[in-house]
Amino acid sequence: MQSIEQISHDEYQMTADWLRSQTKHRPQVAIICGTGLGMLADALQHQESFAYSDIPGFPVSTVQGHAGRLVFGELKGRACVCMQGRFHMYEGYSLFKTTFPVRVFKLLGVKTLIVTNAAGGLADGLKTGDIMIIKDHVNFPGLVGLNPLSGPNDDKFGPRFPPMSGCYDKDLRCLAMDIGKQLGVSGLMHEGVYAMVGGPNFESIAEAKLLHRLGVDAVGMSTAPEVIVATHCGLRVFGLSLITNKVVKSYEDLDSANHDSILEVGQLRSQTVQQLVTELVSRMDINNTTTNTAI
Ligand SMILES: O=P(O)(O)O[C@@H]1C[C@H](O)[C@@H](CO)O1
Ligand code: HPA
Repeated sequence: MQSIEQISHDEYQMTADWLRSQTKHRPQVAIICGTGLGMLADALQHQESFAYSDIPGFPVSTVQGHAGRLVFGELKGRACVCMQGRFHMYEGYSLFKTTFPVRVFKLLGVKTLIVTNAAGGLADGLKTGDIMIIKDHVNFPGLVGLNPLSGPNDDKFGPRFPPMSGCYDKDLRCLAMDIGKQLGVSGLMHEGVYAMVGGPNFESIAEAKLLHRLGVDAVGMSTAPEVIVATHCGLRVFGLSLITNKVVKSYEDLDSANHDSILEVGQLRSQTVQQLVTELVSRMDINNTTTNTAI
């Protein structure tokens, strides 16, 4: 079990208040950039950014490919905030810390969370460089009790037992597929199930075979806790995985995953992912219709 060093409501509020005092931006959409996808923030206009190390209460990024900056700005006139770098459990952070920004975004007035990640493809139809719209997830750490909602429930954010069925908004998933067609990249686009494992090692072949048999399409080391916390507090969620490598599932395959080539694939697809996210933000119904009105 993780130690329950929970974060109080006042601490989230303090960070949100500090950010409000530092910027005039009032974001409605928050975007978390996955490994190698930090360039998503480059598309923001009228930028104002803050190093995580300067933001009270924020953890700092320790992973190559995660710059560690919070960038406020606009995508086609829509107010956004972008995390150039996320926090992972394997960095030694508690799940409360890895998901800290999500509740701060809620307090800032954000309605929709867009999560992106680099992931290894398990499904036979997924190739390196493909984009998988996340339809659902398997939160492996959560299945053994490592959950960002463990400990006393903060009713101001949401209910004790939040449902996770439908946590990846269907309308946004459909919209993203349509946008993919219009951008001429529908050949790259799929929908599938993402599984979070703890990392930091990549999967053994036996683990890869197990995940594949269980129906997992892509595997990574993040995202699910952020989505759980976002869903708990009533944020609408959209998620995508950039398939940065094929997970090795055969003892005959001499290939192996490595962080540098994962970063390269992020670079290769940066423009496409940026266009997709920009169009999605500009065309989404900005008023989240979720009925959870916590906070
Ligand atoms: O932050 P994400 O989930 O995109 O990062 C993935 C998982 C590991 O942090 C890293 C491995 O290269 O990429
Ligand atoms: O193959 C992978 N496994 C786990 N996490 C990952 N993140 C990118 N690729 C992978």
